[in-house]
Amino acid sequence: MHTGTENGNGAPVHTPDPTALAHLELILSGAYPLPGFMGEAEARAAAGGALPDGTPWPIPVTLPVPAELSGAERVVLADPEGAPLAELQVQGAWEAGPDAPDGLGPGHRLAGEVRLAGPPAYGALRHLRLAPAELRARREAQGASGPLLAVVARGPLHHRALARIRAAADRIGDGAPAEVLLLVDVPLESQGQAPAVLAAEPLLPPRTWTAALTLPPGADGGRVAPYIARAFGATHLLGDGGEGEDASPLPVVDPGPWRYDTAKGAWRPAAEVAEGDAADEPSADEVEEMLARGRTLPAWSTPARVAAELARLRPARTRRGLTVLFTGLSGSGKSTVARAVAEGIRRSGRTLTLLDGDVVRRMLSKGLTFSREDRDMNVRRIGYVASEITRHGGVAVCAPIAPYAATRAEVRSMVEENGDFFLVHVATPLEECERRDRKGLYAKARAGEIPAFTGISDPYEEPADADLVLDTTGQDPADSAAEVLTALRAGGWLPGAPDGAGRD
Ligand SMILES: Nc1ncnc2c1ncn2[C@@H]1O[C@H](COP(=O)(O)OS(=O)(=O)O)[C@@H](OP(=O)(O)O)[C@H]1O
Ligand SMILES: Nc1ncnc2c1ncn2[C@@H]1O[C@H](COP(=O)(O)OP(=O)(O)O)[C@@H](O)[C@H]1O
Repeated sequence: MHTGTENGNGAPVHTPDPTALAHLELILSGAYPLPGFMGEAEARAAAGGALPDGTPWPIPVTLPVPAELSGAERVVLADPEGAPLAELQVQGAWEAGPDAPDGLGPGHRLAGEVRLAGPPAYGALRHLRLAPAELRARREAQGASGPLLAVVARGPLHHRALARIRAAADRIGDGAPAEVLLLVDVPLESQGQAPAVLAAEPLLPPRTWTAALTLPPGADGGRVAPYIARAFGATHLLGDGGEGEDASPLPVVDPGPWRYDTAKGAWRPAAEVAEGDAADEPSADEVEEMLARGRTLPAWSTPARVAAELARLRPARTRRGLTVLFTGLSGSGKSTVARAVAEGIRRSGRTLTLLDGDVVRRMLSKGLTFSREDRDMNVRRIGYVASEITRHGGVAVCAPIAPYAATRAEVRSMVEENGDFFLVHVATPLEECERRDRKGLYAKARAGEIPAFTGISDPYEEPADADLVLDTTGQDPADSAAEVLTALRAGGWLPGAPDGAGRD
């Protein structure tokens, strides 16, 4: 969330956080029956399951803002690239107190109606972001007035899901399968796995409509989805026992559990499958692991066209982009180990870039100091470059001190949008780093000649999410590097995993 100064007509500009941004788009498209962001009374009522007039409504829809905006009369709401999306006419500023109900954390909020500022350009799969009124009009133009089954898809549709959708459409259809509305939940900033979801379109009942949207993250998305489906004109909701179904404003059609019948070679309602013949769909983790190892997803559980799209989106780890981030105190051995690991990775045949701390400070980050702000900027720049290398299927090996957990987490999530991230904590104790004092910096830091020196007069936050922890004390550098390479091979990122699984 960031706030700019002023736009041309004097109103401050604010980029809402991802949740408020999702709400904003749903308000503007007419998917929510709300003209804008809620005030305190409305938000409290919504947290209790209704609008103040008693109409059922499942979640508060609020706009958190920094304190300095709480006096504004008008605010321009912009997308993360700074393009104006809407103008908010502020009708009230309020602050959720410590006794605020769930979903209303403390902080300043603005309430008021929003008006579209221009056609939104931001958001993945923009061409599929149909407004509910558009879909209703298209159906009307076709004379469609029968039942419409809404299906909310957050991940790829495998054979089991497709069989359940067909069964539900048959159940509510009038002789022929009912129309289906596939609501594809896509993150705003990247299309995520949506292409794999869309790959299943030809396998859905013949009259299927598709719309992309971004639900607010977490449980709120599940709670509000049936209301959004209703705005699109859906008459029924496909149920899978998920969040929001109990209080759904639409009747829920739940075809129950389905299993694969190995004797008949078909997906069927679980009750009709003999235990000895039943097989269950691989879990999401199992699918992820098969993709990571470059294995073809089994044809009985995943349609070939979905499997192909998934394999494209999540290539085998031997081909998937990877960032290896070494973090640790100065003198812990990051550069020494990173250099040897980089050499090993290069020898395995992968394209590699080494972003070593010292070199980065001379090139990318020249002029930055060792203040917290500048260290964060330095580590973010490294993370940005690494995530681009990762996006293109390369391997980035980075070795900054990276002392702050929050900044490392930012880098992790930036990289994981494009590939994999592997964090190595070089946990050589301070005493050993100081004993080595290769560059004489610890002595200077102790003498007060270098201020804010990590470990002496500046913090180092130990990682709790390291994929590998190395203590190089009394170790041969070659052995430390071998430990990292073995872990990367075992994880499947380098060819020649011990069981041969990483080979592709
Ligand atoms: N105040 C202070 N604190 C820590 N380190 C200092 C400082 N001043 C200079 N140096 C030298 O800079 C190297 C660390 O730079 P990094 O870019 O890796 O640091 S950070 O991630 O931005 O915190 C680090 O190099 P390495 O020894 O390779 O880690 C030091 O040599
Ligand atoms: N097992 C080991 N791994 C890495 N460095 C080691 C090891 N054992 C001793 N060292 C020595 O420790 C020093 C580490 O320095 P460096 O790699 O520049 O650390 P950093 O990049 O973390 O500041 C080097 O002088 C290196 O020879």
